Amino acid sequence: MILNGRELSEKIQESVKKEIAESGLTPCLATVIVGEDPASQMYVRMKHRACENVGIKSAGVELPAESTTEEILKAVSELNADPSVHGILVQLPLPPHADTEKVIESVSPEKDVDGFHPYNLGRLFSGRPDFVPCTPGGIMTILSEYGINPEGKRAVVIGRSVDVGRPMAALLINANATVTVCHSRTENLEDEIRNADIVVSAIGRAKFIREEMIRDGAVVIDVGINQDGEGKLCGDVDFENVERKSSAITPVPGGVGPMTIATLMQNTLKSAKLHEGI
Ligand SMILES: Nc1nc(=O)c2c([nH]1)NC[C@@H]1CN(c3ccc(C(=O)N[C@@H](CCC(=O)O)C(=O)O)cc3)C=[N+]21
Repeated sequence: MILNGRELSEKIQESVKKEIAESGLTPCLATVIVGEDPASQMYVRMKHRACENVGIKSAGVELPAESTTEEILKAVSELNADPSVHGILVQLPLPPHADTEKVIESVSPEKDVDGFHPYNLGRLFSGRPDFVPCTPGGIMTILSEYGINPEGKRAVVIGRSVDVGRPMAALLINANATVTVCHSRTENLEDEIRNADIVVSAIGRAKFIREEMIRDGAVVIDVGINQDGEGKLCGDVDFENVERKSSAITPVPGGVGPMTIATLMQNTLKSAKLHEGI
């Protein structure tokens, strides 16, 4: 079974749109982008487009690549103080000279629709999440929508980043899975993957996951954003071959990516409701 993230994202955006129209709220998402990386610019454009589609106002702050950490902090603090802004998203990665942790920690936790602030990560880790990071949150939604319950299952998460691997592991623990987190120093990675009922791959290497690495009937979630030999967008998974052996699999494109955007819309609506006391 192919898990259609594009279709589900559209469905979720429709329901967010309906809820916004009925509530009379005007949620507002502010994005901050530093520099002119074309991939980052494309992602931010996609987020603004989704906002427009569901009835969320969006504001974009664009700072030059050479901005200092202090200048980025100042932009965030103005958005923190602006009562018309409900959600703040600082597009990552920041240029290497900027202090990313400091910037993330400066976003007001009540506006942190990315869920990257240590307060929100702590809430998630304690099993009482407020804002859940959008990519792992979107993955949990796709599992639940397709009736895949992680309870009691062996889940292997490959990658330990703060935006994907770590919150993914926390969400799967909260859903009563037995979770293993693998990374670049893992010994016998293939043995770990072969044991998994659910594999979430955020490695960043094209077609790394091959059919002989996964068990029959595994659920395979591909978070990878890579280019194949011909420069075409592809995931971490050798899709054609792994699909045959899996019971469910997300494609790239059309899988996890659109779910990230759908979850951002849900988080922004949630933030607007919190601010307006609804
Ligand atoms: N503060 C922050 N928050 C993020 O959520 C964040 C970020 N920084 N930095 C970069 C990553 C990446 N990300 C994606 C969102 C949508 C797609 C997506 O919709 N992809 C389409 C394909 C788009 C294409 O054609 O390239 C798909 O998979 O079908 C992918 C990747 C959000 N990120």
